[in-house]
Amino acid sequence: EFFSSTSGLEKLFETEVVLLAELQNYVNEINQHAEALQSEIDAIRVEHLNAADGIDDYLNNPVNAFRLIKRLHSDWETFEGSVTADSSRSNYLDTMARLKENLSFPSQDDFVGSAIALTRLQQTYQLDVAELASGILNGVKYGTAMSWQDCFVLGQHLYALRDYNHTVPWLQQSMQLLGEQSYGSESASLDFMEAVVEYHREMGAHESALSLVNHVLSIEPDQRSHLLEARQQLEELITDGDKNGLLHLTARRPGDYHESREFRMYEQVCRGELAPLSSKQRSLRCRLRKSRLGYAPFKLEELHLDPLVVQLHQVIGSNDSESLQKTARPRIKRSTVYSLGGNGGSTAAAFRTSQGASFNYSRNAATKLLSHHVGDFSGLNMDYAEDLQVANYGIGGHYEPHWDSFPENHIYQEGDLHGNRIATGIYYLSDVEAGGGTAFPFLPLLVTPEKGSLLFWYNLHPSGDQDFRTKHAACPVLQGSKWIANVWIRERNQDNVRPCDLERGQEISLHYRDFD
Ligand SMILES: O=C(O)CCC(=O)C(=O)O
Ligand SMILES: [Fe+2]
Repeated sequence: EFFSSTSGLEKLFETEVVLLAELQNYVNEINQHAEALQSEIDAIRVEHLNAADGIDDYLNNPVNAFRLIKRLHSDWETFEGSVTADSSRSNYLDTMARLKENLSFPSQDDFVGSAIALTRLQQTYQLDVAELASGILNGVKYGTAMSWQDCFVLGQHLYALRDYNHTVPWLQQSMQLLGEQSYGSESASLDFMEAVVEYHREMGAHESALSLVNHVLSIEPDQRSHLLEARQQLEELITDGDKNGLLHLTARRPGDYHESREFRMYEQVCRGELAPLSSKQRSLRCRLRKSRLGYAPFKLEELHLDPLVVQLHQVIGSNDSESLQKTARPRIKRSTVYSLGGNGGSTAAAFRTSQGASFNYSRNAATKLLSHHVGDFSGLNMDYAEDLQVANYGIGGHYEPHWDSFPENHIYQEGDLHGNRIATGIYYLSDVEAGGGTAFPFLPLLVTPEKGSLLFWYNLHPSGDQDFRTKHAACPVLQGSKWIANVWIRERNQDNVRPCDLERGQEISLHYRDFD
């Protein structure tokens, strides 16, 4: 699987580089061959030019007569032979067959995943389709523009996925771009537009269908008069406020988490529209905290007080971040989550698209350092931490709101006696150009990834009960590649730092368990 991480996409890019070089090879070979044949043609043409003044005169010359006979007797066979012997085509096809076995190619899942990732970005960041298609993200031009065909294929794909709400704007965009092309008024293009009118009608996007019909009629009013009836029908449907069609059937999906108030809040936090009250922000402090292991003091910034969420800046150096990425790169695969039902199994899920790999902290100097710093700063016992988990998110990569702590009915794997996840540390191993923040919808807090910094919070109340306010998520990456390293520390033997409180703390946070 390639779409869910940037390093996966790099493999695909390499594939394209190789394919392009092969195709270029083939084109060079056929060009060479064509040039050789062209010079033969030119030579014979010169002869014919000489004959143009008078064929009889020309043929009366015995040398000319001999040369004509010789050409037809043997040269033409040579040309045929040369065409037959040209192996460039079969060489190319053979090479391609071989390459296909060894190179990385995207699967159908990649295709679907990348289309969904694009609409996720569109939805989360409320992006304008026209801007997105022209390569602009939040006002900044990053990519190359999409062609009308790109937009059409994406629209068609979303249709197949029954995401009709997103289908319509992409088909609209595609038709808009097609209309702007010089060949947009050619008959073939108009036929195509007529076909797209049918899509819109089926979905119940009557306005879009009507404007497309009007566009076609304005270019070929006489040839396309059969559309007049469709125009009238559409006009009537619009006047009647008709809400039939796939679009309206599926617009509301009651019970869908993505339609919930909580999810809307999460999206607002990702966009930066929802943030902590300024009265709360005023009491937040930055301070230096001494390292007990003799490292430089921690630059601690409070982001939230209750529950406590802090970000420590410049904890590890750029070289450490990069060496961790490098260690993980060959090992990462699609991240899984504990599957629902608590049977201890893990599955890949659409709500988490990233790739990850686990490492024992003893693996190398950099992984040891990560553990030391978290233990040093928090005072927590790192003997009961889970293995380090390094993850990479590609474009559109995200992780929907969740708790890191396990629910009360969680069944721990055999031999796992270390208790719940008392705290989470997230090392950001990269900056992210746009999007990709860590969002806490209930606080409501957005943390910007900053290379080398460490985000830390407690997932449990001192009583050991889950603190439901700590629900958090990874917002979709809009531009760039996001690398993190997750540190999960378990409850066992942490009493020195977090004495167990017998009073159940859950009352304050229970409200956030079933928020909607
Ligand atoms: O990537 C992030 O910002 C959050 C990741 C996360 O919450 C997790 O992996 O559990
Ligand atoms: Fe998490």
